[in-house]
Parts: sequence; structure tokens; C-alpha cells
Amino acid sequence: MGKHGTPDDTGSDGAVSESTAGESSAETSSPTAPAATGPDADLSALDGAGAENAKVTAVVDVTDVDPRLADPEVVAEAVAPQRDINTQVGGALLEVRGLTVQFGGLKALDDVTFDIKRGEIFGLIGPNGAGKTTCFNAITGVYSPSAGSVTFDNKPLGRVKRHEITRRGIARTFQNVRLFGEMTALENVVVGTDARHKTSVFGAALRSRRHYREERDAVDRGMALLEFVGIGARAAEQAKNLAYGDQRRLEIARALATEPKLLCLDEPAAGFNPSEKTALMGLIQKIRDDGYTVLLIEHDMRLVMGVTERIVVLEFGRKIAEGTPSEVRENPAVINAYLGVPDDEIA
Ligand SMILES: Nc1ncnc2c1ncn2[C@@H]1O[C@H](COP(=O)(O)OP(=O)(O)OP(=O)(O)O)[C@@H](O)[C@H]1O
Repeated sequence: MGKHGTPDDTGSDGAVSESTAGESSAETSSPTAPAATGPDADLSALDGAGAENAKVTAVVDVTDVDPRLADPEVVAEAVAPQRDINTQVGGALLEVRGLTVQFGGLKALDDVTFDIKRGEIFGLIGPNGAGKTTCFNAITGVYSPSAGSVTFDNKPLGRVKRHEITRRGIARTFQNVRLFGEMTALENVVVGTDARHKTSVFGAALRSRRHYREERDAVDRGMALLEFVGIGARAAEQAKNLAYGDQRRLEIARALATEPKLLCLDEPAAGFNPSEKTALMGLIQKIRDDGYTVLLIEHDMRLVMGVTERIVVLEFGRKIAEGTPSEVRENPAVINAYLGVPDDEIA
């Protein structure tokens, strides 16, 4: 595994890019959704049909991979190349203050305040329509808040564009799988690493030595990420032919390809059977143990309670509880909010 450092050492060099698409349905209904530009403009077509129809040209030879990646230690190092790994929970990485998002007369998020600390797995839960995705979208730049602020890594996120948010170190996955279906698993991940490249347009056009080295590094790192999420053997398969659970793992690998400081997972267990959920819990813990901070939105309470260290509960856009899983489970306001929700979603 990697080196151990101080809590503030967990970041990458910041030169990261968008690996995941904008949520197209959310974008069209967003009050202030910024237009996709720059590195994430190409990736904005990653949703469902868009991804299927996308004209993708990436060609990655899976046999051109560093054979040392058979070693899990090498994989772990390759997954976190520029970060000192620190699994201890540190100071605040994300500070949400009085966050409010209004859609016409509806306050989908109403004066919500919480911190996510470095190195923790943080859960955001609540019944349907509570405002979880809206909160997620406000943090990841899909929505501009009506009021309040979000500070990430000690700097205000303000009204920065989504690709800039990813560049600053926030990556996310989506409720619905969004992949380039015609591309291989490896190519999907390599695309996520692409905008980290420092080669100029001219350098790429002229196929400079630096460009070749960066491409080679991206392939090795992409392969390491696939190994890390458990689908290395599927690297050469088209994403559309992967099993659903593997597609979800691939989405996580692609998000990690941007070397985020904060990985936001939006209902990653949707559609999973119990054993897949258990495996996913293991993967989320492994991701945190590799030095990432994780924000998790998830309906499955067994998974949330089993994997998170702290939880914020929303109801009708307001925060009604915050604490450890056991504190939240015992909280009368939370029990009340979930009355009528099937037991298997709570227990
Ligand atoms: N773009 C939008 N335009 C108008 N209203 C919206 C928009 N997005 C969300 N809402 C409303 O805001 C409220 C919060 O929705 P949100 O999707 O954030 O809840 P959620 O907790 O993620 O729900 P779920 O668990 O069902 O995904 C709901 O009443 C929803 O109908």
C-alpha cells in the first residue's frame, strides 16, 4: 500500500478533470446549470443513449499493459500515484453552510449545514424527495445554490463550472449508469484520465514523446483502477456487454481516474442483490482505505449503516439529524421520517 502522511497531504496535484457526465435530466431543469465547456464538454454525452451513440475513437490495447500490475501492491500504488495515503479522519474537506436550493416556490434544500471530514465515509440519507440529490448537485456544480456556501479544501466552490469542480478534486457517479457502451472498460477509464494530461493540443497532434508517455501512463493507471475495483479481467470487453454490477464498478473506476479528493457516490447499490451489496461495501471501504474521502447517498440502510462513519439525514429539504450510524438509527426524528418505509430499507 502507499505512504502515510498528514491529513492535508491527501490531495492530488489538483490537475484533474471530469470523468463523469453531467446529469442531463438535472441540467435541463436546473435553474442555473452551467453549460458544459472544456474537458467535460465531450463527456457530457455519457448518459444512456448519448453514450451508445457517441462517436468514440479511443483505441487502447489491453495487452499493452505493464505486467507488474499483477501485483496488488503495485496496483494500490498506481491507483494513488501522487497522494500520501492517510486513513485517519482529519479536518473538514467539504464545508456546507446554510445551503439552500429553490425551484420556483419549492425549497428542495433548506438551510443545510454539515462538514465532511478528510478520510471519512459520510452518508447522506433521507426518504424520497428529501433533497439528497439536490444537495449532491449543488456540491458538484450542477446547481448553483439560492443561498449558502460550499467550501472545498479550504477554498469556496462558489459558482465555478462543473469541470473546474472536478479539477479541484470532486468526482461523482450517477444514479443511472452512464458509460461509453461501445468502448472497452479500459477505454472508459482512460478517458477519465485524459484531461489530466499536460500535453498541449500541438503536442498531441504531433504525437510528441510526452504525449506518448502520458498515454502509456493512462493505460497502466486505467488497468490498475480496473484491478482495484475488481474487474481487471473485463478490461477488453465493451462496457455495454458488462454485467450490471461490473458496469457500476467501472463507473467508480472512471470517477477515481480523475484522482479526486472527494468521491461522491449516488445510490451505487441501486439494482444490486444482497451479495453484490456486501461486495460494494467492501469496495467502498477499500476506496477510503486508499486515502479517498467518500460521500455516499444510498437508500439501502443496511449498507449505509454498515459502511459510513457519520450520517446526515434530510427530510423535506431540511437536516433533521446528524451523527454516527447508531445515533441516527435511534433518533426519534429519523424514525418518524422513515415511518411507513419498508423495513428492509431501514434495518
Ligand atoms: N430540477 C428540479 N426542478 C424542480 N423540482 C425539483 C428538481 N429537482 C428536484 N426537485 C424537487 O426537489 C425535491 C427534492 O428532490 P431530490 O431529487 O433532491 O430528492 P432525493 O432525496 O434525492 O429523492 P430520491 O431519494 O427520490 O432520489 C423533490 O420535491 C423534487 O421533486
